[in-house]
Amino acid sequence: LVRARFSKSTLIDRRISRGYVGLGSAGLLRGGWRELDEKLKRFSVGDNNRRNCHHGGSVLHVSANAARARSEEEQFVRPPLVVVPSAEITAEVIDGKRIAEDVRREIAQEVMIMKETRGQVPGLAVVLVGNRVDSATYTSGAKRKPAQMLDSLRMLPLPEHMNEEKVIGAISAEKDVDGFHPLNVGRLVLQGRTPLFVSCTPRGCIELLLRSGVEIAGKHAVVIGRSNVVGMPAAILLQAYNATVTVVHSLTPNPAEITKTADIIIVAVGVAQLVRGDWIKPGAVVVDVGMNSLPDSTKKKGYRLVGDVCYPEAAKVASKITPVPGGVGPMTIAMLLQNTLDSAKRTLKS
Ligand SMILES: NC(=O)C1=CN([C@@H]2O[C@H](COP(=O)(O)OP(=O)(O)OC[C@H]3O[C@@H](n4cnc5c(N)ncnc54)[C@H](OP(=O)(O)O)[C@@H]3O)[C@@H](O)[C@H]2O)C=CC1
Ligand SMILES: Nc1nc(=O)c2c([nH]1)NC[C@@H]1CN(c3ccc(C(=O)N[C@@H](CCC(=O)O)C(=O)O)cc3)C=[N+]21
Repeated sequence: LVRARFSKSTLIDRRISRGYVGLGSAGLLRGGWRELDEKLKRFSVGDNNRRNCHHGGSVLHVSANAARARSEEEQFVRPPLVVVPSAEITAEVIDGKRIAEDVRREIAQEVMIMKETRGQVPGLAVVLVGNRVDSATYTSGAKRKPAQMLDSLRMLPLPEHMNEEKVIGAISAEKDVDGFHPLNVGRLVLQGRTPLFVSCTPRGCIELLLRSGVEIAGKHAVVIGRSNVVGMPAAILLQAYNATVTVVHSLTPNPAEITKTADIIIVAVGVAQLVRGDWIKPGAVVVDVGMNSLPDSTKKKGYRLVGDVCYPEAAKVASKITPVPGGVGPMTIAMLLQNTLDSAKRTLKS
């Protein structure tokens, strides 16, 4: 294990069996710490072959058993890299809250420009039926006052007396910021067509992967869950990014045998801590969509949120993992805002 710490908030872990780790060139430093941090996430790993560290820079030697690491060269990066030898593998946390903040900042910038140049801002109408806690969380997270009836979403699942198909169909595909309308789902599934909107949660999962430097193309991705709102569109999207995709559902025998072959796992099941450490291939990337509340008397609210992944176990095996809370949830809200902005831009253009 190589652990690089640059500041209080930045901790980068890599698990490699042997070889060298190259830490960029002086050129990488130009963009400041944030950029260096990004580049480091993609540092090259060579097999005892120094030429793999293209531009020189800091080189760390990692022993064959991966438990001992030592610095071989003076580092030019400041603050200095600290290498902590550790027998326990700790995955890099994909900080959905921080990434969502980045996205929201980008959106705010665009909205400001839209306001200045066109005198208009995007608006979102929410139809909330019933009193589900997760729907209320989602709605308040979006925190958008409907300035105009530009776009809309209806919270799902609906109470039983309501027909989901009719409710979804009642909103035009052009305003369907949830990406649930059959026209948008159809366009997502068909090659060569582009949906007007992609469902927020799966889009958030992909965005988390992309913004964390995870390569999707050519990788084996396993999606657990096949619901219309998360699992199915997530699997389709991963395919669109050229992953080889396997879908696991409630009737799949031996799910762990399948997930153990995955480079990327997206879990959207709704069963607390279903995915255990031994379901995961060492070094795999784990995205946990699940949002389950477990009774917890030590918490003010009387419960705590956990995902569909047994986080403490998974974090010892995976190379990157999203936490719950603070992972996919905030990204879902950010993607809702992104879809709303995209829609407003489209409306203003036409
Ligand atoms: N973070 C966020 O933004 C969001 C989080 N969520 C959370 O994600 C989770 C999934 O949500 P959603 O997709 O709507 O749930 P659904 O209940 O609609 O779908 C669950 C899926 O998981 C499958 N499944 C159930 N049990 C198992 C099992 N033991 N092994 C393998 N597969 C199983 C089901 O299979 P089958 O099809 O065979 O029944 C189904 O396809 C929930 O915890 C939900 O709260 C949901 C939306 C947004
Ligand atoms: N039409 C529709 N579209 C949805 O996308 C939709 C929906 N209906 N109904 C409800 C579910 C659930 N959902 C959440 C999204 C973000 C958080 C979220 O931000 N969670 C925080 C935790 C907040 C807390 O601590 O309570 C986090 O994960 O960090 C939660 C739940 C979207 N859903």
